[in-house]
Amino acid sequence: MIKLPDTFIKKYRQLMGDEADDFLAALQGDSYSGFRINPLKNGRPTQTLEKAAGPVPGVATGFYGSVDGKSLDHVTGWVYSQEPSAMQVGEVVDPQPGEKVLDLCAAPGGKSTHLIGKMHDQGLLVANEIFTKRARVLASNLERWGTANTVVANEEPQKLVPKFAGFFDRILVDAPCSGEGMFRKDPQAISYWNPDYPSECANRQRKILASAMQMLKPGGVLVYSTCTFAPEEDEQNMAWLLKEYPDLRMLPIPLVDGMDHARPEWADNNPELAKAVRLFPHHFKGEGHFIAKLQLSTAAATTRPKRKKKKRRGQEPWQVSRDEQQLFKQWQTKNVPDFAERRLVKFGDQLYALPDQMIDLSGLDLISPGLHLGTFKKKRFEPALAWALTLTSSEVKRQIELTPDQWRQYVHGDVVNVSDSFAGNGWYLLTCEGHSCGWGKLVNHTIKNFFPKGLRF
Ligand SMILES: C[S@@+](CC[C@H](N)C(=O)[O-])C[C@H]1O[C@@H](n2cnc3c(N)ncnc32)[C@H](O)[C@@H]1O
Repeated sequence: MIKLPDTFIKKYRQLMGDEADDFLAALQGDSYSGFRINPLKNGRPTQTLEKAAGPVPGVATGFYGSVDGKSLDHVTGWVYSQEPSAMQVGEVVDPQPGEKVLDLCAAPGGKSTHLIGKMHDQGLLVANEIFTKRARVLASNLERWGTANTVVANEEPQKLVPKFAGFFDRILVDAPCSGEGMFRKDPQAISYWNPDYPSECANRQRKILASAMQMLKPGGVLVYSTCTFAPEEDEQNMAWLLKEYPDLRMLPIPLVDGMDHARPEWADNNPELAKAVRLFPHHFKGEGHFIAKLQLSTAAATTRPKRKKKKRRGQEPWQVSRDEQQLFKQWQTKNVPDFAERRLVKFGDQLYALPDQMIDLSGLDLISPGLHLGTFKKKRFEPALAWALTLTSSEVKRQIELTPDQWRQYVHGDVVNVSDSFAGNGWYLLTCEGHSCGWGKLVNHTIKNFFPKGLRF
């Protein structure tokens, strides 16, 4: 059983009154894990879903249960492991296909994967993370999820503002917080906690919110969430936000089984605050969250984006040369014939397709500007895993279905032997149980392995 700090217990005894015993007992009980299935992917349901312990209320794609990190389901991005109360956030954001959405504090990607799934991968998702290492994990989780219309940025929130002033239809601020809702899942979180920590976090959250507000378009929706119970970071920050930005109003969030209204009396008694919701572990089978949804008035004045600098003459660093374009086109026509035309850009020797809703990305620190298509290698083009993970077998000319044993050889990095002759030598999309898993190059009866070395296990 975890040991909660005495000052924490005292604080919540005062705040929760009659409910305190149940709340504190739940915090010292077992944690719940869950996963979401990926609406962007085909493939047959496999073991993860068979072992699920029932649906998560309010989340059509959410289930209780755990994910094996070495399973086909995980490695092909068919499922994403996410604790059940965190899943409610994507549902509250409720982004629509075609919208421009920002996930400002996005790593490791639980909410981003949820958002782009709900958008049917149409529109634009900018998933941003301030810390580079975490931003790389975010990019790799999104790559597995199989999205073409996501940009992964690695910026401080304020640095995004000149590029995206008044731009987004929806913004999620899933703020760095004191993490009280993580105590029972990750007892180490307790060691960071002290009575002043929530106020310190609240100050940082206000700065992030101020940046977010500059990027929201009139009529746009802002969702703010934390995985902490601290009123300083939850109701009190929302009370601050409403005072600071009179053009913002709270939107009601329909209560899902086990959700509570937020507590205006823990802030300035503004009854509007009750429209936000709380997930307490003694009421909802999850770790705990606070979620608020707000809308900016359509009449609100917004900051204008800074004027673009004049274009430099000559070749842009991201430009794809004519020869490279031809090389790619040849490969694509032969292997993925119906690939829709998109603007192509190059990062070093890596080829990317920009999202449908093109934006000017110059000057931003990016981990990924869109869909990673592949690599130029001397006089040839080699397709990337990321691209394979967005495709279904009906979109490629040639496909080989691997047995589960062959798939294990493939992810281990081995050459896979096949007995059938298939449609001749060349590139094939490899699938297993109908899940796209990567590329292979057939040479006679063996599949040369192109599963990235860093991901093999
Ligand atoms: C609660 S986590 C986000 C979890 C993520 N949304 C998900 O669902 O997987 C908060 C994130 O904010 C990042 N962060 C920390 N300090 C920040 C700051 N000053 N501005 C923006 N993000 C920050 C953290 O690195 C962390 O990845």
